[in-house]
Parts: sequence; structure tokens; C-alpha cells
Amino acid sequence: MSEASTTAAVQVTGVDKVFTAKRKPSVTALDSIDLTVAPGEFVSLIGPSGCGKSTLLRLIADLDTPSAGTLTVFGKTARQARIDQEYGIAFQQSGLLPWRTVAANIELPLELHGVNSAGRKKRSAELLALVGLGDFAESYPDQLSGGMQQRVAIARALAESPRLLLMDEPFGALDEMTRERMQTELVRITGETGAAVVFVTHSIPEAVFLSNRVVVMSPRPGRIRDILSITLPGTADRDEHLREDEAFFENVSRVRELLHGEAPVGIKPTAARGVENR
Ligand SMILES: Nc1ncnc2c1ncn2[C@@H]1O[C@H](COP(=O)(O)OP(=O)(O)OP(=O)(O)O)[C@@H](O)[C@H]1O
Repeated sequence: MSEASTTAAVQVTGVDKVFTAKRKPSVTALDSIDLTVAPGEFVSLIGPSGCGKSTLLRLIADLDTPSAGTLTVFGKTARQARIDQEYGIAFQQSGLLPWRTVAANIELPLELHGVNSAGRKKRSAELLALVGLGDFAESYPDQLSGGMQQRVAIARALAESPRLLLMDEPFGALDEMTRERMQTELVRITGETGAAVVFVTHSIPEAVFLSNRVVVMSPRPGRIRDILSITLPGTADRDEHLREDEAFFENVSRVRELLHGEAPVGIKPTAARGVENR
């Protein structure tokens, strides 16, 4: 393998995923997926429900294994990358432990890997400042709003300074205003940490606002229909004003056209396939 290919944050080559179960037809969730994510790059996966977005993310996270093809994270097998803590994960449900304080939740991965108490406290204080929750270290998750809980989950995912974040609709359960604020924060946080991100979403504007590239997938079997480079300022330079910018709307239209490209005339694909179209 060449040096260049081993340095990709994520390299997916010819990956298939077929689910089989007794007395049921097999499901080809992913078919011939090729995708390279560069270090520091923000890549979103978008597509209709059931096209395999979460499955692809789970394969990268080593929560499941491909039926065919190869998958590496910073040049390592997905399993080795998991063992080496190469990535942090955040899902739609924050997954915080209700009986632990905010700081103790963030410190959990560090605790599990033997970091001493002083080191853990220092790191959780840094992360709480990063996500704007410096005053909430001793609060419990149920004392926080959904957006704040999600910020804690992101802080926890960043605890061990991963070079890669894997995020599956982390803002999906939030109201629209909070969601937009969280997107702006995530752009800032990833700018500061330099982490690459693979981000699953149903929202076209969210994918455009956050990403360097948007991967548009099609269902049954799940394939990559197209990969679109977003023609906007670098992600670190994006702020609220961008949402009103003509260039932003142009990019949203480009993704929408790709996503709905194969829709039969007269049928509203958004309603049929559960893809947001805001
Ligand atoms: N453990 C499993 N066993 C059997 N089939 C599965 C399993 N996990 C996923 N699938 C099937 O694989 C396909 C892709 O599912 P996946 O959850 O990856 O889609 P998705 O694009 O993330 O969908 P959504 O947007 O609704 O979350 C679907 O047809 C789903 O039913």
C-alpha cells in the first residue's frame, strides 16, 4: 500500500454489506462502496431512509463487518483503529449516563483508559470550555436541554483527541434553531481540533453548511450516486450569515437535484422517502 493511501482518515474500497437471516431474503445494504475521507475533511452522507448510511458508519466504527471489500482508518483496520481510539462517536441519542455528572460523563472514556484524576479533570475542563458549558461541570444530564446534552456528547467523543469523529444524526432530535446553532458550533469545534468527520444526516441544508463534500446515496442496494464538493468558504470560515448567501442556496439545490435525480415525474420524493427538503 502506498504512503498516500495509508494516510487517509477513512479509506473504503469495494465494500459490500449483505444482511442474511434464516427464512428471510437477504438484504444488500451496501453495494461496491468506494470512499476516501482526507484528514481534517468533513464529509456528510445523505440519502433516503434505508440507503445504508448508518450501516456504512457502523462498518467504519467496527460495530459490524463488511461482507466484501476493505476498510481502513488512518491506514489501520477498523478493529485496530477502534482499539487505538482513533475516532470518537456521537449518535442521535446523546447516550449520557444519567447518574454521572456532566464532567464525569466526559471523563468516562479517560477513566476507562487509566488516565489519572488530575489529568481527567484538566481535560474535561478544556472540553467543557470548548463546547461552551464551563458552568455545567457538576450538573446532571437531565438538568440540561437537548442541545446542551448533545454538546456534552460531542465533548465526550473528543475526550481522547481523536483525529476522526463519526456522527449519526447527532442533531436529529433537536428543534430547528438549536440545530442550526449546534451546526455552527460543530464547524468551530472541528476547525479548532482539526478532526475529520463522517456525518450522517437527512437534512440537505445541514449537509451543505457543514461539509467539504456531500456523498449522495441511493437505496436498494445502497450505492453512492454522486459525491459533490461544496463550493463555499472553508468550513472554519462558515457562520450564520452563510445561510442567507446565494452560494449556499445554489449548493443546496445541487444536492437536492442529485438526491432526487431518479424520481419519477409527478411523485414527490421527499414525502415518499422521508428526506427533509427545507
Ligand atoms: N442488522 C440488520 N439486519 C438486517 N437488515 C438490516 C440490519 N441493519 C440494517 N439493515 C437493512 O439495511 C438497509 C440499510 O439500513 P441503514 O440503517 O443503514 O439505512 P439508513 O440509510 O441509515 O436509514 P435511515 O435514514 O432510515 O436511518 C435497510 O434496508 C435496513 O433494513
